[in-house]
Amino acid sequence: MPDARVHDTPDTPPAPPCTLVIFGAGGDLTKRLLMPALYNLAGGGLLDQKFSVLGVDHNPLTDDGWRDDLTGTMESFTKDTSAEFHAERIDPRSWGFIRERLHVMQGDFSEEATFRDLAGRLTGNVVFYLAVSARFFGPIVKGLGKAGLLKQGDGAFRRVVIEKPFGVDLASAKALNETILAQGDESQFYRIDHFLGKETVQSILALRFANALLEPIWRSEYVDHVEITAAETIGVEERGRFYEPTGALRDMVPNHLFQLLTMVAMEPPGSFDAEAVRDEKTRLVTAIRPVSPQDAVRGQYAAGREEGKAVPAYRDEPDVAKDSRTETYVALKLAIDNPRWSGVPFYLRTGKRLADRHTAITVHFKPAPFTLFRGADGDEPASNVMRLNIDPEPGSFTGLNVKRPGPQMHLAAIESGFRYADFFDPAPTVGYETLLYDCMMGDPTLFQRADTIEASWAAVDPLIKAWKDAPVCLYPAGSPGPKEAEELLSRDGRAWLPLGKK
Ligand SMILES: NC(=O)C1=CN([C@@H]2O[C@H](COP(=O)(O)OP(=O)(O)OC[C@H]3O[C@@H](n4cnc5c(N)ncnc54)[C@H](OP(=O)(O)O)[C@@H]3O)[C@@H](O)[C@H]2O)C=CC1
Ligand SMILES: O=C1O[C@H](COP(=O)(O)O)[C@@H](O)[C@H](O)[C@H]1O
Repeated sequence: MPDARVHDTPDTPPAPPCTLVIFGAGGDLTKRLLMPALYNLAGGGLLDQKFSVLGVDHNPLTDDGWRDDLTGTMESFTKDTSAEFHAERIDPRSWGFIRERLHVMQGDFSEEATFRDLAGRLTGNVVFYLAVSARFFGPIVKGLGKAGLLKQGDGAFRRVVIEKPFGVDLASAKALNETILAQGDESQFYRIDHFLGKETVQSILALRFANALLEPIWRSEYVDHVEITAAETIGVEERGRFYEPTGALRDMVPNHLFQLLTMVAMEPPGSFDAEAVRDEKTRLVTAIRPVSPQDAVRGQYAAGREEGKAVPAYRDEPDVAKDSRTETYVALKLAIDNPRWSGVPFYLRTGKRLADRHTAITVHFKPAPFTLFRGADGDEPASNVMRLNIDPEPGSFTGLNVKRPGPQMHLAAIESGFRYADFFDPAPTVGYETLLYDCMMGDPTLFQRADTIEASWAAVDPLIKAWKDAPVCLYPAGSPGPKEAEELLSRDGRAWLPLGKK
């Protein structure tokens, strides 16, 4: 089934002809996310007949071998309902379109010969996708620059998609920006954040700015506080080697959670022009007051139970130190120093092995005046709460007060809402479709600019420094997180919405 965006806009033009060079052809991201995304784009008629893929990897792959491997992986998605991409069947026409355009070359990212070989093979429009470990981002961009592969001319574009994590702190992010911008122009670099590929995240701007109902009340006069949660039930799985030096703060906050924050809190841009949107995002992130350790909680999962089954502690996961102090959970209270949000706390939390998988933004409004309803027991109007659900069941729900049926004026709290699935075809997309398409089209709106990335790291840098040798608060796997995170809100007279509330 085509991408929902494609389905709803049959006049969307195909991307211009281009070669997609994937560094990391044999890797996990390529198999699990990039290939399904290309398949969906092909199904939606969004790729040009002259589109092709050139994979690069140090493993000895052949065109036929790579095509067969990837065909096997695509077929496996029909059986695996827990995969990011799941389809009842793989459409032979859409997959055939991609399969016959797959080519691969063996090459080491740290050798000049790889880039010379590439230069001999490439002409015209090229998107280089760095589906590789972050330690290769700088060296690959340098290799491309040195081999002249980033020179644009005769109307042809050369663009580079850079995966996350983009740096590990402010200093390293600045250094990486300096390295890559020495080889090309900012407009050639597409720093990806897959949360921005989620339809529901993009829709936040439509919800806020296309509804006259919401925009006037989306500010400190009416909003009491905002909660952003990205809770996962999975543990660190096989990623211990990456996760140990990274932790939940670096893995999720300055990138994914801040992108959600910008969508919900930025000022209206003058237009949907990429730079207008990105200017407002940077302005918002710059207004985040650097987080102090008193306003943050770091946790790590201990052994626990999930769906009745025992699950190991983080410290017993593969490639994790027995005395690890890496956080698998983080909760923060943020202040945004601008006129719209002055005095409105933003509470963010994310963690692994929590009670529920649930990504949502919840806007808690200030209570309505009580006067009218005074005198009737239990009839204090509940504060209105608007919940924007992103995963797993996209939609939005608003808590309202109505009159309970009966002879007297008694209040009842109800919820009014909409589920995406009730209005739109549930398209099995992986989020990378829009991002790949936009990159080929030259639209960087959903990608992160150098200044936004640096401002995001600047906001969390004090915490990164303070947490260098700090202890973690343990929480049982399968629980809502450490009790200290509850206290972060209870000391303000507030509470997180319970995990699992849909
Ligand atoms: N996997 C995922 O779900 C997600 C990944 N990402 C990001 O995407 C990027 C790629 O991740 P992932 O696919 O998991 O990584 P992998 O390690 O699975 O893939 C990298 C590929 O590059 C190969 N490789 C390693 N070193 C070299 C070298 N010197 N020269 C040539 N080839 C080499 C690896 O081969 P070998 O294994 O033999 O070393 C492997 O085939 C990372 O930045 C990650 O953070 C982002 C979101 C999700
Ligand atoms: O980038 C990452 O994101 C995932 C969560 O993404 P989602 O789309 O599945 O919600 C997270 O599990 C992973 O640790 C992180 O690297």
